[in-house]
Amino acid sequence: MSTAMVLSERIVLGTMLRGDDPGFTTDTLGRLTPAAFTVPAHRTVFTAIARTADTGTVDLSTVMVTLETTDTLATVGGFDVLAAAVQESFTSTAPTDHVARIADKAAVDARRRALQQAVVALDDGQDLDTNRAFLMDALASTSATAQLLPSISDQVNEYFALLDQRLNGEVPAGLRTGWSRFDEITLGLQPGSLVTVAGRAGTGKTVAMMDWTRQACRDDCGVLYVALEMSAQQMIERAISAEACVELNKLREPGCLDDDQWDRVSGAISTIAAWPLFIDTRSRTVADIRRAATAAKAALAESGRELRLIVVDYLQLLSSDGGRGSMNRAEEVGRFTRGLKLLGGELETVVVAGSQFNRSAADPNKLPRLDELKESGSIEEDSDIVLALHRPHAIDGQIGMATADEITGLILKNRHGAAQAQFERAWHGHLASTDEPMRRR
Ligand SMILES: Nc1ncnc2c1ncn2[C@@H]1O[C@H](COP(=O)(O)OP(=O)(O)OP(=O)(O)O)[C@@H](O)[C@H]1O
Repeated sequence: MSTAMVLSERIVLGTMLRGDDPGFTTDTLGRLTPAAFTVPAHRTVFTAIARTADTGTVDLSTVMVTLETTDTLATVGGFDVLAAAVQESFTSTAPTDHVARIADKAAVDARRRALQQAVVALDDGQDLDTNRAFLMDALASTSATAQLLPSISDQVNEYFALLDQRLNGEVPAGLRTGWSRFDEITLGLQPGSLVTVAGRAGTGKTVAMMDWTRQACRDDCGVLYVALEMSAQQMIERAISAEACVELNKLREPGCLDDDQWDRVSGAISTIAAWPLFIDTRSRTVADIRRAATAAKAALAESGRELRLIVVDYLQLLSSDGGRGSMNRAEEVGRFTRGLKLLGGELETVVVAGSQFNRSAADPNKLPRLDELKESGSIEEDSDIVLALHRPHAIDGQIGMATADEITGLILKNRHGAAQAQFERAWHGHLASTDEPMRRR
């Protein structure tokens, strides 16, 4: 590892950490990858810069927050090392030259590896024509142009492989919510997607998200439920009521349960205790959720399961690390949605976030619209699916298009499919659940 190269890496990272030249940061993130850096700590800092850039401004303090979030600040040497890189960056008047040096070195290394692989393949008896094609592909993929621009033929081939798997039924199905009409429209929720469940206060967002959580658990899919306004005991009480079909009120008053109901409640308790579910009532920020999700993923992996769903109940109750600072509320909510979308993508998990509509925005008897989403257009932009729930009776007993025991779902946005589809569910508020419309309990 050459000292000059290590210095170039520090200057490039330091210039980005200064935060006074966002154009340089964007260009550098587009030109280099973490693997281009020779020092492991530099790779970690570069990754943290890229992650920070996805959600907002890059500078020393924001990158330090990202490193803290991923528990890697100490690994890279802490504040002193980052501040030294910033100082060192002032010694160069042409940081782009250092970027070019790092990119060239990475391209040379990649080409060397490709040549070595071709020689090994020849030694292993690969025929000359195959080896020639293999070598041409490898060399093309190490050219500077190829690093910047992905090849359409590679992408088409990747799609073809995916299509093949899909048609052969080898691709894992999307996550089922158990809401049959919704599942038919979405074909199951895909990993990495952000789904917003929006509704006016008291409409039934928690009930809906608990329905989906129960279905996921029944399908043996791991769930992290971040409850920002309810206790774990309240959540469990609702789950028991729904699973056992015993009214919530009967679980709250003495002497209300007959023998049959008591049996059902004990059965539900045993079932729920075995679910791959974590109810997190401590997280308050996206960084907290990231930590909890990483821990949940690791814990589930021990029993051979995957974290398939993170539920955030609900978005407007999240707060920012270190306060909002100079951000307005819309910018702050935008950070939450981008952070959650990013988290879902990284962990390859569905993220479902509850969100409130503005109470005053429109007539509560009418179906909600996207522009009523409270506080931020970013919810609409970042979400793959926005499902609005409508239950006119939730608000002052007003009568709308649904009857008192119905809740309407309206898909306001669907990035990968048809939107504006509408369906009804049977509403069982007393059992903290919903059901197919034909089934009444
Ligand atoms: N014991 C009960 N019996 C009947 N209905 C109930 C009972 N408890 C709650 N509900 C119904 O459930 C609704 C609340 O559902 P839920 O908590 O899912 O709404 P939400 O949209 O998440 O509310 P918020 O906006 O306050 O978070 C209440 O408006 C009420 O109609």
